[in-house]
Amino acid sequence: MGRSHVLVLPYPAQGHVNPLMHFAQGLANLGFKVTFVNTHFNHKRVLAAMVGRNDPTGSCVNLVSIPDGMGLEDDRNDIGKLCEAILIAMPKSLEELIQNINKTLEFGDQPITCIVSDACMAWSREVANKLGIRLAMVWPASAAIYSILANIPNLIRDGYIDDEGFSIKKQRIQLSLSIPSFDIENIPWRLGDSNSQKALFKYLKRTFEHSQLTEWQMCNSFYEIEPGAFSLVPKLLPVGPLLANNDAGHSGAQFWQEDSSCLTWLDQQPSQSVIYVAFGSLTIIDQIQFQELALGLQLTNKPFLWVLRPGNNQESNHVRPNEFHGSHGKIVSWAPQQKVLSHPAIACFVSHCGWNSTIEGVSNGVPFLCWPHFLDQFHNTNYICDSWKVGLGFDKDESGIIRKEEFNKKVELLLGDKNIREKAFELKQIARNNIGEGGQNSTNFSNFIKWLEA
Ligand SMILES: O=c1ccn([C@@H]2O[C@H](COP(=O)(O)OP(=O)(O)O[C@H]3O[C@H](CO)[C@@H](O)[C@H](O)[C@H]3O)[C@@H](O)[C@H]2O)c(=O)[nH]1
Repeated sequence: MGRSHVLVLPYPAQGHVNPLMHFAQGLANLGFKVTFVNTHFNHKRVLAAMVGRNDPTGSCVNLVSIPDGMGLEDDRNDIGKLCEAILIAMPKSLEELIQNINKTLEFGDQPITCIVSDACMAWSREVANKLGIRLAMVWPASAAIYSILANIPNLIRDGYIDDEGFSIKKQRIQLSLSIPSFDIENIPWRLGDSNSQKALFKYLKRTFEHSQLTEWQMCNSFYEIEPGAFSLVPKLLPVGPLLANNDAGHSGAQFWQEDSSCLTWLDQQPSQSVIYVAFGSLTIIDQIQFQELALGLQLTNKPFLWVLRPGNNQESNHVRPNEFHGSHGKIVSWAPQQKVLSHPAIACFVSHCGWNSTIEGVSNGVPFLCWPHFLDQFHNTNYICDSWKVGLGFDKDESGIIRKEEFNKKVELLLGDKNIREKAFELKQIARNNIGEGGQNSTNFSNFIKWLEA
């Protein structure tokens, strides 16, 4: 008889589907049967992005989907609306999915006996309880953010935020001396739109109450980069960095087709020469900022690789400056980011500092230029620039724009800074020590496997 059957449930966003898929692949590699549940909307995108690629994911992980409760035309980048829809539609669909799978087993199949849920989908605890199956959580962002969310009741009690999650007065919060303080304006549920922010806060508050009651709470991080945060939430166990772990190095869950031509292009660039620019899956920058960034890249006179997502992203909406054409760079709509970051031609990473990008950059020893937009990205920037000292931030002008001269100046400063490069290299070694046998993280993962099999 094979090992047991686990269902993995990510929150429906790229920055969640990726690490949960890496976790799922880790289980599948050990012989567990794994069913991975995307929303219908994302499932279609993942399958479309896999067409024509030799991606082994589908053969080792069973990819299935349930509805997310949004209409076909609804804007899934409206995080508040998406969270509201998820809570209405997904618990029932998840319950039915598990019941159906467990009812229609073929000879030799194992029933689903455990849900590994994204902590942002911790409402799944009610489903697990109802069906009498076990539950474990994976938190795909930093332990520091988890500790902030765990402290929501205290932040309300002490008058930092109101009970809808909005800051009451302008101030900095220091949860512990060992993690960076943060500006209350940059709380991790910060979004541009206040209705969405309110809905996200309500959603996170509710799901976190469930998450903290779960026996297994794991995190895509490692102890050495945030010891202070882990001491604030002792039940949270580091199992990161969660990186693509199949032989082909595929991420296995991409929403857009990777353009691998950039790897051949990188092969032709000198060592540590290329500026890599990518802002994850959600960020949109406006036309003025877009132009300044394009001109800033040109001003550096260095080769660059820039990810401009299709659809609602910069590429379709914005005009590139005329003189930009024929420049010394390459633009792709989606890159195989983990492979790009491990390429010797990369000199630095201009990043929005989503947690996956942060962990991937750190694990590859790449220095950062930090360009945070919302959510946890400001906190991650504090880690990168102030705690780990592996990157620099940008200064905005009085109209809130990062100008081309500032961009060029920071590229020069970063690339000329030997200390930052050395620190980035040290951090890479520490990250790598946490991959595979021997590290604390593999012990945590092994203990989790024992629990799964008990
Ligand atoms: O061209 C690209 C660009 C990105 N990626 C991958 O896409 C993921 C992006 O994740 P992340 O860097 O975390 O950014 P977001 O997609 O913006 O993630 C959301 O979710 C994260 C986890 O909760 C948060 O930390 C972020 O702030 C939030 O925006 C990473 O695994 C990247 O490797 C690619 O493969 N190719």
